[in-house]
Amino acid sequence: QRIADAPFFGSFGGLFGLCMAVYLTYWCYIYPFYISPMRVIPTVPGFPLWGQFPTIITNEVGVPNREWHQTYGPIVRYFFPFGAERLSIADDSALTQMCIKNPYNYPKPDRAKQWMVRILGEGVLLAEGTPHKHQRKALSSGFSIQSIRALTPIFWRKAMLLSKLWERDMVADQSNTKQIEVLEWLNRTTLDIIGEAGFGADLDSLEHPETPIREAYRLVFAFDIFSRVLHGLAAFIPNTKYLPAKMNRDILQARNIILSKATEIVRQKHKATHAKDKDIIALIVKDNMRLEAAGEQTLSFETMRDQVMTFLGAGHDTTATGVAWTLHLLSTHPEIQERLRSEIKQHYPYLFSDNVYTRNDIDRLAKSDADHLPYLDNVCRESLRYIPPIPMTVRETIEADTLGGYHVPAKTTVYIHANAIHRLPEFWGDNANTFDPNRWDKLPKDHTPNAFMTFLQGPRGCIGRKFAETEMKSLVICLLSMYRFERDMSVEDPEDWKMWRLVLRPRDGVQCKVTMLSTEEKESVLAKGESVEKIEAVDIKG
Ligand code: HEM
Repeated sequence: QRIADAPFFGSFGGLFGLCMAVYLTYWCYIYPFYISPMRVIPTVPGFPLWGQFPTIITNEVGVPNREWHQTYGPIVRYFFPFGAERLSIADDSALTQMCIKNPYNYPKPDRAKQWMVRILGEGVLLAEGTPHKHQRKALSSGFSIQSIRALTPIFWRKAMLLSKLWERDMVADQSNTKQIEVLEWLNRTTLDIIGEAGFGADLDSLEHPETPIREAYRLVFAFDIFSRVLHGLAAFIPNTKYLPAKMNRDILQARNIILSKATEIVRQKHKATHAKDKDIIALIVKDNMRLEAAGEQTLSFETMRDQVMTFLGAGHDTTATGVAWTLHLLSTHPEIQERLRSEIKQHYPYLFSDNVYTRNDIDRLAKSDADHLPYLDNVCRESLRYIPPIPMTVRETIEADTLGGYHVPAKTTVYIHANAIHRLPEFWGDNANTFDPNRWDKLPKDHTPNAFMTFLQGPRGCIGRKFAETEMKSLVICLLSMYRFERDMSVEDPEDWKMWRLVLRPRDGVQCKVTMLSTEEKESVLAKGESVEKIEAVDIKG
């Protein structure tokens, strides 16, 4: 009390209070409402001192934006604490400007990269400008349609292994039904797929769940309350990463595991890449050697290692979450599941055989093309629309630009919320909030690709899109040909507990009641479809 009463502290405190009052009045009232060039943009009502932050952190990511866009228009301004202006964009022409016409003016802000870089490395996902263009070009051969086709036997093999492991567990339990948390299994499956298809490495996490690399990603995506708070704080206070907190220790431990695995993979590739190797990194190493011989710029060892970290991180959790949500949606829409199974049976009758050799014919599967199943295509796209695994992305303008007719100054933070855009009636009609795979057959002629932002668009869009779509289809085909999925009513609806950490996943995973199809059920599916002969003829022609 004596210290506070001392004249120095009294006057210092008073001065500090006065400065704060002036600062806050200016930045939280005068600037946003009377000076900011963005004051003409429709603004979500609220007091800029704390802005819409309480609404944002207490709701599923993107859900408040759905309402704002419907109420105030396709471009809205809102506030983060202390008057920080933010834009949310759902305007077709503005999305084209950001993603396609002028993408390099919209890098990811440094604060958004900070925690990602520790886990994903400085690969193509986090590179900007010219280094990004250079890396993207160097990676394109690895992600071409032909390269992905060559990798499909791996997708099928791992999908088969997953379905066999579930069968093994059911046989051990002497039951044909089991409650399964499918997301964890799918995470391991897609991790093994990216390991083999991406780098020719057998990570084997499906059969060995405790393998360190899988454990590393479990640590990164832990959802305990303290990690969530610290993660939120990191957006404002960059140095939270130095706090001696469990989340920071876990991320450091995870980073070390991922980094050393990526280093081992790239070393191995540099030592021995064979002409017949088809994995993505082998193609890139071969391309690098060719460029080196021609005296052109190549990717350094560190850049290659960081690409491996990027593919590991960006390429497995995303697809696993997409497939897990799809299985959940099929479990809550049994009629859609039945129709899809029927289509699968029409194209892959041998998958419904009780004979394991007929079913596990990977060569035959690899010759088929999962893109020839229109309803499967609709179901996967609709699931990725309804719950986009990456629900939003954030950008910051380098230079001033015009979005949807509004002047947007340099250094403005701009959000694209797929989880909002995908539910707007302007793009998807009155049933935007319904899971309806049929919508894809009757999209209006003027439907814009920007209404589907699951993979973003343009040169910063997902390079692994074709990889992910093919992988997703292989998994759904394999699993549905062997199992029926029902909602496990003993657990809360996973849709009520979506949490966001890079990927939008259910807090407790996706728990399903999984039942092995009986021989009679498999036969009855066929009865609903066309004859096997007719379908096989289509397949061969295809
Ligand atoms: C359903 C699965 C997937 C979804 C929903 C998805 C979504 C996305 C999105 C939204 C972006 C842009 C992120 C941003 O800039 O903020 C992105 C970028 C990227 N994705 Fe995917 N992705 C999926 C699967 C994959 C797979 C399987 C791979 C690799 C095999 C992959 C590799 C990448 C890479 C390298 C980038 C960075 C591209 C660049 O900036 O040039 N993704 N993805």
